[in-house]
Amino acid sequence: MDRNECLMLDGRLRIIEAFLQILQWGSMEVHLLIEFYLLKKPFDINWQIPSFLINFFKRCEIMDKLFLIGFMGSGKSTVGKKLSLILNTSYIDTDSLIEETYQKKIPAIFKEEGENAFRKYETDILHTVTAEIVSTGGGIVEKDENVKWMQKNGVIIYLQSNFDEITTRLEKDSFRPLWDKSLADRRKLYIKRVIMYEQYADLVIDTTQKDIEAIAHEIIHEYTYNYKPNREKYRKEILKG
Ligand SMILES: Nc1ncnc2c1ncn2[C@@H]1O[C@H](COP(=O)(O)OP(=O)(O)OP(=O)(O)O)[C@@H](O)[C@H]1O
Ligand SMILES: O=C(O)C1=C[C@@H](O)[C@@H](O)[C@H](O)C1
Ligand SMILES: [Mg+2]
Repeated sequence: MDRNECLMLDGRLRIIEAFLQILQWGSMEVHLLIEFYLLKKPFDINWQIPSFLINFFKRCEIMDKLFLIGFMGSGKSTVGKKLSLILNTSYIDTDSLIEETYQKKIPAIFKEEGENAFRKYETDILHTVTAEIVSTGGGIVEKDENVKWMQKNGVIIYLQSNFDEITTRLEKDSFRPLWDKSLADRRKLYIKRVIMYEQYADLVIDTTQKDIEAIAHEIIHEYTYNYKPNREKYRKEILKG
């Protein structure tokens, strides 16, 4: 789709939205449509507007990449995988990709090369991801350039969990070098990180006492209803050609 075609469609979309608002019944239907699109379910309501909008979303690639951030054990990998199955979209976990690419387990990278080397790998890998759903490592927010990259390329979703629940979830874990510490150090890291996740999140999902499937559906719901796509961002991208 060329730039003019896209801008023209964007203009038409705005007019339709304004029209729907005047009628005061539009927002629900439009949201419904977006949710249907995200779920990639066939939908058989006989509407002209939805099919037109579906094409618009698809052709302008308006669905963002979803980056899951959060502390170790918040469920980024587990929920990310589930989300990609529900949405039938591509998925990648940056930690797994690091291990595959460098042919080394994360604890071994930390032990033999140090945390700085791991952080460099993490940044390099993040810049290569093409999947639509991305589970990141708990420390992805440690580097500004990672955050900027995620902000530019998608939506940042913070999976929130309290310290006690994380502790329960990771009770038997020995694969996370930064969790393999004293209680005081774990807490210190948690407090430091939580501030960063909150600061950078476009959406926050509380995962406490919720199962994986419920969390995945909540993400879809929040993204659909409570996240406003930054159309200006897309317009700029389109204008760049
Ligand atoms: N909502 C949940 N309820 C119960 N258990 C959970 C939940 N989310 C994750 N877990 C469990 O916690 C453990 C860690 O989850 P997961 O590996 O998805 O975390 P993560 O956020 O990817 O951590 P890391 O930052 O280290 O990659 C797993 O055993 C997983 O099954
Ligand atoms: O919180 C962190 O810094 C980390 C979390 C894991 O996902 C891994 O990326 C690694 O163990 C470091
Ligand atoms: Mg993970």
